Amino acid sequence: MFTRLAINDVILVEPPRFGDHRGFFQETFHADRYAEGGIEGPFVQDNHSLSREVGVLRGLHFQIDPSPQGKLVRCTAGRILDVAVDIRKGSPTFGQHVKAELSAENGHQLWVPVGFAHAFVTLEADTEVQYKVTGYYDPAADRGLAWDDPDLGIDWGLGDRDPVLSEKDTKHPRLADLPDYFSYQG
Ligand SMILES: Cc1cn([C@H]2C[C@H](O)[C@@H](COP(=O)(O)OP(=O)(O)O[C@H]3O[C@@H](C)C(=O)[C@@H](O)[C@H]3O)O2)c(=O)[nH]c1=O
Repeated sequence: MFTRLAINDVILVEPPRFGDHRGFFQETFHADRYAEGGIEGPFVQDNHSLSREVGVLRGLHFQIDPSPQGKLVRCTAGRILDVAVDIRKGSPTFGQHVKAELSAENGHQLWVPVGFAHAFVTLEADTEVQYKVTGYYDPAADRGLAWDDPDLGIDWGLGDRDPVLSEKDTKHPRLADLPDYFSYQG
């Protein structure tokens, strides 16, 4: 159920679903079991966003001290490509990223720890994303990283099409210009 990805602090969660003639039942969070799986709360805020179009790209986002956030992300309508970029100074995988496809259909979740920039792009219209976070929203601590920084080399699967972005997400710095916000703990 918990799979560490190529950057092994990022964890893909595949919670079991119990299907019957009515539909399915699934536990989407269980404090003890998730802690055993390597996902450390406590979570203090739940978020929910709707993106109308295919190709809406939100990110790359993170919060710095004193309000860093680990994020447990899932998709409850439609489908996303979810991306986590390691921005921990001194990390052997600094600047590298991992991706996972999360959908209402597969019910998978991605654990994005503190020290990672996070973003997703929608692969279907009317996509809803819900995520738990370990720190409160703090606009003063809110930071971003350029989604199209060539040093990151992220293939968003957009082909020739331009993503739909917020104004804020057109202005983030590149990795090379980011201060050392996080250090690798080993
Ligand atoms: C993130 C957030 C935003 N807001 C407000 C601020 C603004 O008016 C409006 C939209 O905010 P944003 O444009 O930052 O929303 P969005 O671009 O969806 O930001 C989110 O992107 C994904 C990828 C993440 O990882 C999240 O942590 C968060 O940064 O919602 C809150 O009130 N609480 C929150 O926790």
